[in-house]
Amino acid sequence: MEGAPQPVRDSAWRSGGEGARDPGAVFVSLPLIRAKAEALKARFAASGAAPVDCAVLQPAEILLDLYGEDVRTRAFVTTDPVRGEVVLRPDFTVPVVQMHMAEGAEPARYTYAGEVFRRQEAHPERASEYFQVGYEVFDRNGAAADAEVFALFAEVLEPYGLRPVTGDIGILTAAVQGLDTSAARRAALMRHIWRPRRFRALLDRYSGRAPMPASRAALLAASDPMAGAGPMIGLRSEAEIRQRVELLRLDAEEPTLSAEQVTLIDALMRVSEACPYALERMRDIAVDMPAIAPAVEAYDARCEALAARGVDVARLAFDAGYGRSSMEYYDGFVFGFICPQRPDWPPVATGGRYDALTRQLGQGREIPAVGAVIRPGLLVELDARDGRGPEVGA
Ligand SMILES: N[C@@H](Cc1c[nH]c[nH+]1)C(=O)O
Repeated sequence: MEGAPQPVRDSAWRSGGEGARDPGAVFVSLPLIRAKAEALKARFAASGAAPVDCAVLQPAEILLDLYGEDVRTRAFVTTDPVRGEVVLRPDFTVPVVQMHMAEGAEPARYTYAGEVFRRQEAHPERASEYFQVGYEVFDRNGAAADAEVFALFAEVLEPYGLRPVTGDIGILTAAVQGLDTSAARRAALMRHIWRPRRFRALLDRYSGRAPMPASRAALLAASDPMAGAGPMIGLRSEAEIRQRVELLRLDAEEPTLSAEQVTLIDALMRVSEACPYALERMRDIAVDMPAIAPAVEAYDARCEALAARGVDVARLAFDAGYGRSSMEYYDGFVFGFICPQRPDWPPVATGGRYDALTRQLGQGREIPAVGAVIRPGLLVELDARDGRGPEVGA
């Protein structure tokens, strides 16, 4: 067909596996991916975003902690003789926040395009180096900004037949903060929101559904936990170890979390339906769990803002568990666009709200912020599959 786009030949630079695994391979689709990335960036700039860029090598020490365990353990870290530990940027959001907090006027919108780097031990078939095009909004009107980002991505991605899914980390954290238990237990659950299985195990233990592990029970039963422990070979001093055992002892004396609270939090985690029904379910749960009520009302305001932007909220999926295995800086709205025909792919686009991150990097200042990225490499594959040209949604 004349003028039809060239199909992307099977190459090392492929989506899902956009990264080069075979060092001798030619990156046939790389120019297409770059062109797609630039077109998307131009589209975001036309929506009012200022184009920005950031260095590939970022300081590791302050930045890595902000991503959380998953990305931290997957980052490529290396050493610069002058700057110390540096990391190949695992994303743009953290450096963009840093830049904005240092010099940006508000409100502000930014766009960028470039490669990010993440090791893929668990998914060797996925790319460890791939392109992202992003859009970030720093604006005090939270619900409107959430809706703006989602609606823009929905519009740009419309030709691809992707399935959007939304979630809300703010509702989950409000539920944990509202639990009637010790601050230490709430903090442990907050840390493990990002690791659903460990979160589940903690809940089971705190509620007495699962027994204390035998090794811990034996440790706490001993009159002197250090007796017969052998020589000190680890990094922790004896005093530190004793302090930790004392904390475990205090924790063991905590009353169990009531079955009612566990049932409520379980019900909340299982909410997975179209937005209006999810709202009804969560309002019901909020009657017995008033701590989540403000977050649920914020969710409602966001649904209204989305509808005002023309999003078909009645059919938009909400899954309370969505986003629990992504960036740990998310603390509110989260969303992704998934390719239904490619369950083996990561989401084609992902994003979310990260208000607390601006506080952490703001040196006394903070501003609500939300943003998202698209993977142009995956769009190039879908263009080839569908025989579509490289142009970007209107
Ligand atoms: N930086 C995130 C995507 C994002 C942009 N803005 C907000 N979230 C990622 O790489 O997954």
